[in-house]
Amino acid sequence: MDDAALSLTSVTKSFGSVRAVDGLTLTVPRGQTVALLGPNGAGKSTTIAVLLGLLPPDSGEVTLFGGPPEHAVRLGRVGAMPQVGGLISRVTVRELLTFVAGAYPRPLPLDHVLALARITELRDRRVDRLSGGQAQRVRFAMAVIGDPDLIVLDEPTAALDAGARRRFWHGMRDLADQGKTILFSTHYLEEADEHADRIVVIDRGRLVADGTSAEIKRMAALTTVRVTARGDVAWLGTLPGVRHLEVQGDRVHLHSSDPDATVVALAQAGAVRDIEVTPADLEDAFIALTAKETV
Ligand SMILES: Nc1ncnc2c1ncn2[C@@H]1O[C@H](COP(=O)(O)OP(=O)(O)OP(=O)(O)O)[C@@H](O)[C@H]1O
Repeated sequence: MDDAALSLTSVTKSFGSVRAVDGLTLTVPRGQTVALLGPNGAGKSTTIAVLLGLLPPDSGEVTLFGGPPEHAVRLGRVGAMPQVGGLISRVTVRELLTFVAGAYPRPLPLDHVLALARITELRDRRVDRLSGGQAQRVRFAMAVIGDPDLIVLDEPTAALDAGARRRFWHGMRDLADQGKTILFSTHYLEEADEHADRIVVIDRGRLVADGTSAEIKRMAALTTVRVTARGDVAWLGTLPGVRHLEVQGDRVHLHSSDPDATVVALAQAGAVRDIEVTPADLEDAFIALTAKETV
């Protein structure tokens, strides 16, 4: 019907007085890899549960491939990896994956999925004897064994060490290259920076930024301008573009949304030395975006 793999329109979901998702609208075209970023409690897991049809929204509309989520799930077009749980104990990895594969119309061969998730050597291990990182890889295998068009991963690398994380993203790149749509939540900003085509930042259930990594950095635009200044430096905080400042000895760090204007104003003031400009990174942008309403 349309090219969207998933679409949320004005979705709201509350738990008692907590509004976990607050009027969220988001469309992801097919083939895109999207990172969902947000601080703890921002509403990422709830958003994922709503879009998978696991939780009904209080209001708003959710569609996957143009239809209700349940429909896409029933057709085997969606694979999901929850943050925790999802593993039946007392069975082996092979038994579990064979069981899950049976729920899909066209599952991938077991050996292929074991290799993709790098759990071939664990195939005869009981699921309740796995380490946290191994269980995480088995959950990933469960998400992809049905060869779904849309893969939704809630903090997929949370329990993985650095090497396992790198291998995980290598496998994900193959899936993205095959045209799969991927939505993942993460707290690792460098993963979003490196592996997502698009980053969606949510805070308190609301969308606060949506764009490429470069766009988000520009949007939050907290370039740091450092200068040497002595005495009363409060006036520096009133210069064009300056959002806030930190004083470290005789160095003043000006966090600016318009570094050009800040630097020109500094030059005109003529009372400062050793100007140094450092572009914002994604972490700066993330902190600025998600801290904005509390300052
Ligand atoms: N089942 C529930 N009952 C009550 N409150 C809930 C429930 N699930 C989530 N919440 C609340 O909704 C808000 C959003 O939670 P959610 O788990 O979606 O955030 P998150 O962005 O995934 O957080 P984290 O990064 O910590 O995993 C939080 O305030 C949380 O306490």
